[in-house]
Amino acid sequence: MSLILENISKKIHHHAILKNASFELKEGEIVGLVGRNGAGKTTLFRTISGEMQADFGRIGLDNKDYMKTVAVHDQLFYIDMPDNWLAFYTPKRVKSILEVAYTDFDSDWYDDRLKQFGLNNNKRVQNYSKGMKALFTIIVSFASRAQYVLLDEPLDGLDVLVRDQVKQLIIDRVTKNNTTVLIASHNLVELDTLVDRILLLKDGTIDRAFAIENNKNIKKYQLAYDGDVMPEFLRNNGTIIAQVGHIVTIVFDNFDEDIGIKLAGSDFKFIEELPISSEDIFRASFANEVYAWQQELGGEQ
Ligand SMILES: Nc1ncnc2c1ncn2[C@@H]1O[C@H](COP(=O)(O)OP(=O)(O)OP(=O)(O)O)[C@@H](O)[C@H]1O
Repeated sequence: MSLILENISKKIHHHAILKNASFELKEGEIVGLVGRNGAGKTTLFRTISGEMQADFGRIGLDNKDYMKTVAVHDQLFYIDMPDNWLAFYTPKRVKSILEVAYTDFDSDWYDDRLKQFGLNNNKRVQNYSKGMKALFTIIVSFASRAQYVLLDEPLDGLDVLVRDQVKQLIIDRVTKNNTTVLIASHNLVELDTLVDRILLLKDGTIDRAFAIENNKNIKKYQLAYDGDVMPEFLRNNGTIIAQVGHIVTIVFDNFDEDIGIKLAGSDFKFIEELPISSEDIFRASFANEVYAWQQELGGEQ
């Protein structure tokens, strides 16, 4: 059982937003989707869900062509909040509509979660606060009992305590129902605590897929260099995350023996390896942009 995207391409107003985006989601996985603002994450979600039509490519859901097989449409859930028709209704009405479309809709679980999070069943969703809308989106998504749930910035607008409960709720649904969840988010720190792996959308395509624990060739160091000038090989091989005087925090995207030997040389007063995070990998994936800004800022001083 899997959701497979093959070479999904989409132009909007003649601009290529998605270019041969391909990946596979397996049963029971929680996967993050990250990318810069405007990279095309929401467009990808809209295209997967059929809200937008791909110009090219195929979406396979459990060996069936998702676009052409209406019978499997209740296996995937995505709502584009707040621009979604659901927002015009009360949760009570939403339930009565979705019970028809999603044959396994879990009404009891839905009612219990609305009560748990204090969401008014008789108030239109559009009149909820931003955080309440986000909560409602998560509750309705999992109540659908769809195998594949797509969540766009699900933790956006939630306070810390609610965020913890929501993360627990997502993990609970995946554990109990083996649901597959794809989460688009800019909050990489939160993603690191939730997902099995992360897909990076860059230049319209899935540029890389990574899991924090399987990244032997990505390393992060804090070091202090001797002498007045930063050794050139640092800039040439790594992304400088922070610099205070001669103390540098750097991520090497393709760490190898050569870099290791140079770091062990006498150019440095101290050197310490630090744990890597998705934010580090994200920055390293945009090393050129990071360097260009640093140059620009340096020029302004
Ligand atoms: N309906 C539309 N009409 C015109 N351009 C659009 C439309 N929808 C998306 N775009 C463009 O497609 C690109 C990708 O937008 P999208 O919302 O998918 O990015 P995103 O990765 O979700 O961004 P963000 O992280 O900022 O939410 C942007 O340049 C956006 O302006």
